[in-house]
Amino acid sequence: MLNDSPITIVGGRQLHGEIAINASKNAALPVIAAALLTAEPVTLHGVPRLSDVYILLDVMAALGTHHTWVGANSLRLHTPAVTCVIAPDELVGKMRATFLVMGALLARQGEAVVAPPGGCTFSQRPVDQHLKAFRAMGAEVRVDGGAYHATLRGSASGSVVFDLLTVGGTQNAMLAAVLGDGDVTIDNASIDTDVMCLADFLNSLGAVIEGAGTHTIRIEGVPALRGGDFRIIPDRIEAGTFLAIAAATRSRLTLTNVIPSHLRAVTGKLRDMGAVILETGDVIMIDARDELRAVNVTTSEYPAFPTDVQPQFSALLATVGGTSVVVDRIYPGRTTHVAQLHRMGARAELMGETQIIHGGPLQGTTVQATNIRDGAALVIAALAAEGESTIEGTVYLNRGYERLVDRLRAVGADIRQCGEQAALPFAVAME
Ligand SMILES: CC(=O)N[C@H]1[C@@H](OP(=O)(O)OP(=O)(O)OC[C@H]2O[C@@H](n3ccc(=O)[nH]c3=O)[C@H](O)[C@@H]2O)O[C@H](CO)[C@@H](O)[C@@H]1O
Ligand SMILES: C=C(OP(=O)(O)O)C(=O)O
Repeated sequence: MLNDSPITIVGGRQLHGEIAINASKNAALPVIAAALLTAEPVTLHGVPRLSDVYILLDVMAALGTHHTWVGANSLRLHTPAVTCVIAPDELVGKMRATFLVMGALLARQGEAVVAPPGGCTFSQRPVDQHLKAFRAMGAEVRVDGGAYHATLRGSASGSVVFDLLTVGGTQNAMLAAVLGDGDVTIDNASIDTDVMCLADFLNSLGAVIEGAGTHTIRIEGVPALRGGDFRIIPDRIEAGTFLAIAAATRSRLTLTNVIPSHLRAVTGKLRDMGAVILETGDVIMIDARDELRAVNVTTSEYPAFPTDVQPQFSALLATVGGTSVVVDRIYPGRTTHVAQLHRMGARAELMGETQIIHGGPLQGTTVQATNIRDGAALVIAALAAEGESTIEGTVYLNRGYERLVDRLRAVGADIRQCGEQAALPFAVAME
């Protein structure tokens, strides 16, 4: 369905024009999982056509959710009854966000069996905080046959205090807490945009969640959620990737369908580098045609610089004269792109897990993506490099970037893919 063939790019071309940013993958996935909570149909607008979305839909189909695409990016979900509380291991093992069905199943059925999730493996990614939250609100959790078995008698209630800021942990706790007649307080909650999006969705169905976007979230259980319509927020990570593309190719690009306040850490860093950024409403214009300066980047939890844009910025900084230091405090081991950038002539070293990047010209060659954002970093490096590059492992790009080849070509990139992007299925009825 999605084209996994290698992508070939002839670099060194300046780009120009407008790119419409898609809705956020990482905001859409928890909202899709949340559809397990209600027996009424929900229609989501702006759902990106990505492999992660398809995998989560497969997991939910096994649990009782019917889905229908009712437009290019509109998805109707209906879970009249949960028919199974065991998430299929082989699908859960494919990506991280599948673990979010655990909170929703616990809330709706009082029982869930979910294996440890898969996903990008650039660092240890435990789920201890998710399990701690379920236990703090009254669930029993045990490990059996390689999967977590959780049961909740009565309603979720109690106080959850996370040891660290976790986006998925906060979302899973919210999902587990919304139904019933108990109250749950979550302290040291993530204030990530994707947590706020999930709270907005749940509240639109009748949940009572206060404080999302602050470090204390209070949830008052309700007997049931209704159905409804909801639009997913724009993807700040996709926008950050296109901003890095504009800067690496020393181009002027206009991004539409963005929320500029979600991107302040990224646009601030680009301004520090010397790029001109103009923001009006839901539009960001970047002009990076003048000389850029090296900067240091340290990732941290939202609203700080996002880990999911770190590899892309490392690729950008590899094209900028001077020395930049890049540290990822969320996933210190998220450095798989460095060896591939080396193959393109980048003078980037790892001192422990700190990237020291001495920017300069890059040369095209064949490189291999091993995860979603190192793939994006390699596209950026290839667009900036002299000559032709081939990027293998595009299966990872299909996790996070819808119609990337077409959209880059539309702004002047010399980019092609064997077989090109297959036409997307439209209105595939599953109900
Ligand atoms: C599908 C999705 O939305 N994925 C995003 C989500 O992942 P995800 O929700 O998995 O990331 P978390 O915010 O939970 O992880 C933050 C940090 O906490 C640690 N941790 C997390 C949970 C836990 O139980 N124990 C624990 O130690 C993680 O290893 C990591 O170092 O947020 C990350 C951080 O912005 C992003 O990189 C991912 O793209
Ligand atoms: C790491 C990412 O996703 P996941 O958490 O699903 O692995 C990402 O979107 O960059």
